[in-house]
Amino acid sequence: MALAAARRLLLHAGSRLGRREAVDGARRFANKRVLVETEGPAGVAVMKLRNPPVNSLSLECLTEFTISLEKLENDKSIRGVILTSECPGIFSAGLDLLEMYGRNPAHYAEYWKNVQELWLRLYTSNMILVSAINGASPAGGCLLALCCDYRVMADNPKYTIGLNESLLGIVAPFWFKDMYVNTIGHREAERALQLGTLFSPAEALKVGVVDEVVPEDQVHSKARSVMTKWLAIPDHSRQLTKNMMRKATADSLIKQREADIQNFTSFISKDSIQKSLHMYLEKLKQKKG
Ligand SMILES: CCCCC/C=C\C/C=C\C=C\CC(=O)SCCNC(=O)CCNC(=O)[C@H](O)C(C)(C)COP(=O)(O)OP(=O)(O)OC[C@H]1O[C@@H](n2cnc3c(N)ncnc32)[C@H](O)[C@@H]1OP(=O)(O)O
Repeated sequence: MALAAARRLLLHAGSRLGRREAVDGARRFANKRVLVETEGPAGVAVMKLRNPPVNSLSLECLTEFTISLEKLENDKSIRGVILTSECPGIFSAGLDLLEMYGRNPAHYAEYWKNVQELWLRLYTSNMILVSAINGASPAGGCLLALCCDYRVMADNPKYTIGLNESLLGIVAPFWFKDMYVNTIGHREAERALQLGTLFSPAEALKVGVVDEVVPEDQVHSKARSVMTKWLAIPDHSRQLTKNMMRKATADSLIKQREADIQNFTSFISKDSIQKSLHMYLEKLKQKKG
């Protein structure tokens, strides 16, 4: 409830928590975890996730992300968004494991509702979305990239991308799966989902998880040049086409949002699943020491 109130305040009362400033004709607004810079005449915004250390999608981060997108969507001068990260070497570590571990069912339900909301807003956005994947992009990080119309990834073998949920002992929800199938086809998705494959940039390109791999220092310039190409297409025809391609996938979640929240909540609350998440978190800790 508190988050919903914060969201209304941010969205409608201007930027009490956020900031808006003009710099050389460019505009920027920032919440704590999302920075948006817009370039006047081009109608393009660059949205940078900045939730260190790994851009995990905490409830706060999801909320700020959704609000920022909503603001851009409502700004008729903005036609395209480049989605990227301000955290070195990490695009996004995906959903925040600490939102799904050791909490109560009401929290899980609230969290999942916000995950759904961000996904629906991103996946069905009328704007052109290009991701500049400048770091690791597992699970929910990959999901963000898959929502985009075009994916450019940095050519660094340390960075991997994919839906690795099965490695955590959890299951990718059907709408994650649907988007994966839409992107890389049924056979590749079936294999990658079962194995929880995290693809190197070269592998991701081969299988179609990303559209282009470029040297790390060219990710942003390439994303911009891709955006320029997409901006040349009339918005109305591109938007109608995008809607035609994505509507069925989005609708299948819209039709069963509440049931999906119940499924998630009961699944994630299971002792066996909590145990798997505990082990995975321990593994992440041990990796350090
Ligand atoms: C049948 C019905 C089904 C219904 C549906 C049910 C369920 C679906 C459920 C959920 C779907 C979830 C999708 C997800 O997104 S789950 C998240 C998956 N993410 C990962 O696996 C990434 C894990 N992280 C990493 O691999 C590495 O951290 C990374 C490569 C991103 C970065 O490595 P680096 O070495 O730089 O940093 P670390 O030292 O590993 O991490 C620093 C710090 O951050 C913590 N952390 C990492 N990832 C997460 C995360 N996703 N959430 C929360 N915290 C994270 C890590 O533990 C370290 O913490 P600390 O030790 O410094 O305290």
